[in-house]
Amino acid sequence: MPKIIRLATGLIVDPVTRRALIVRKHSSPIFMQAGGKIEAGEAAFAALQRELTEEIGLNITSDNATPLGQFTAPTANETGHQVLAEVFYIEHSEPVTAQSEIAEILWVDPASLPDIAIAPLSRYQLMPIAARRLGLK
Ligand SMILES: Nc1nc2c([nH]c(=O)n2[C@H]2C[C@H](O)[C@@H](COP(=O)(O)OP(=O)(O)OP(=O)(O)O)O2)c(=O)[nH]1
Repeated sequence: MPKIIRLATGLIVDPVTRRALIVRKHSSPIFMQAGGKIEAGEAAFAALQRELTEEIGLNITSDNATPLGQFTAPTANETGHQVLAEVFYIEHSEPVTAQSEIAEILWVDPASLPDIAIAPLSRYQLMPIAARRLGLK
């Protein structure tokens, strides 16, 4: 049976440099959106607040995060499963710092991605949205 993983993720962009943020955990070779699983009984926005603080030390409020809705994509790490992600668009121009579970943070040009492993949700759905919103496409 295909598994569905419910996620809350941030599409974090810097409008000044026109770059979008992707992260890589120590546990994975693949870059993806910052965020993570929504716990039982937890609201999507609360899950994202928790995950962004844990992963990159970023504290968001509902004033600086705009809901973009739900997106589905194949999972990054396991074949045959899907993620169902609640995505929030966040403009942020200050430095962020990788916290313990994050191995690497990258600010990428969403219209011209580097030649690295990037999760399907990011590569095919969210980076194109970032590119359009930043006027790159
Ligand atoms: N955060 C995030 N996770 C993603 C994306 N795309 C994607 O397939 N995933 C997958 C990777 C993980 O299997 C899961 C996210 O779970 P998580 O952030 O709680 O990370 P985890 O793997 O450390 O959790 P766990 O399985 O060890 O409990 O969703 C994405 O863009 N962002």
